[in-house]
Amino acid sequence: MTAPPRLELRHVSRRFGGVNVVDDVSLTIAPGQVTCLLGPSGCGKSTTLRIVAGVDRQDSGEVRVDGLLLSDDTRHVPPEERGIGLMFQDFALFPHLSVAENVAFGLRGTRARNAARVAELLERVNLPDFGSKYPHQLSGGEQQRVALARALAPRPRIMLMDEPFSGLDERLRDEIRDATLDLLKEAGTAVLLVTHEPDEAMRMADEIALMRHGRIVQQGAPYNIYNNPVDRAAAGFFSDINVIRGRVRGALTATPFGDFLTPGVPDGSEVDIIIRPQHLRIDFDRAGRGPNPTPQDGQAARASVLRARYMGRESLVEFRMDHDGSQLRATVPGVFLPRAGTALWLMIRRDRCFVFPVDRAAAE
Ligand SMILES: Nc1ncnc2c1ncn2[C@@H]1O[C@H](COP(=O)(O)OP(=O)(O)OP(=O)(O)O)[C@@H](O)[C@H]1O
Repeated sequence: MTAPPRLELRHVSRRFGGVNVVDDVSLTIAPGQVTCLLGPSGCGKSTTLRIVAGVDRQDSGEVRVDGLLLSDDTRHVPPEERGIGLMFQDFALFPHLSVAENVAFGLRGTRARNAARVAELLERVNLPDFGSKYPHQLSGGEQQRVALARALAPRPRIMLMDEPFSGLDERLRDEIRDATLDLLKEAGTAVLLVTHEPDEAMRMADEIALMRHGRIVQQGAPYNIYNNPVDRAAAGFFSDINVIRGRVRGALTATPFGDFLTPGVPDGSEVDIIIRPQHLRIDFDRAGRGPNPTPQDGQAARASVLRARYMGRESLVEFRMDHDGSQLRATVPGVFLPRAGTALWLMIRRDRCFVFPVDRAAAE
């Protein structure tokens, strides 16, 4: 028999004022796995986390750890008996305790054993000589690392993290994020991390659960979620997108780039063909002619540059399509700043396009 997942949520729902803030959420996390709940503000991420921590109660559904029931609509193991580590943005260290005392706070062993564990963890978060300092003597990043050491000290089987790095500047954030991930993986801790930043989820997660209006709308490895989004909103959550809208005629949709095969969509209905700006290719105008069509890119389309902006690592070029006046954006690595009005040719990587029927109800 295979071992049960470390953490399992089964059909968990929570209502506030008649609204399903968490709506039938199910997920499993294996030891050493990091799952990110990702979604816009108010979609129910923190409420899900609070239910797992035991500081809130679901109206229905189950939370299990290693197969054992922690809570359902009648049973509720209190938070302090769940063996779950917490690391939240407002991680507040105890100001009257030294760094070492903060880290030792949740430990139950002998004094000598605890001291060894505290020393080991402070070493791991790169603060070996900080044990006797007090929180007010530390920078924000140092405090955060102490909080991490404190959360990890009792070797929790599960760690819940709610936007844990959002108070830090970017460079420090990357550093602490990587150190945290190493430590959690090493300890085999199952992690449920809440974030509204796609970059953070892509960087941290083994699996992303994309949430909207209390529901998980898509779940999978970052690569799959990014490259195979379930709908237009899921595609747009991860990057800027271009949307080419067309109407289906005989399983084909006409675009500035020629006809697209759009099978399975009823004749006469509208579709959105979505392409990320980095998957547009640019070619030069050869006296009014563009590059030859290729099986991968299809037909090229002529466009004029509206504006081009240097973004550091890449340049963003906005175009107006000759075909129908629609506007598209392309990003190209490095410096490429054509003047407004320049005629260029665009091609789209057809294998990188996503086609979705237009959902009028969702669009309004
Ligand atoms: N105790 C509560 N009473 C009433 N409504 C609540 C309560 N807690 C949360 N909500 C509502 O539930 C919804 C989801 O809140 P939640 O904090 O889970 O969202 P979130 O996805 O974590 O958002 P954010 O990223 O902004 O923290 C929100 O509309 C919020 O106002």
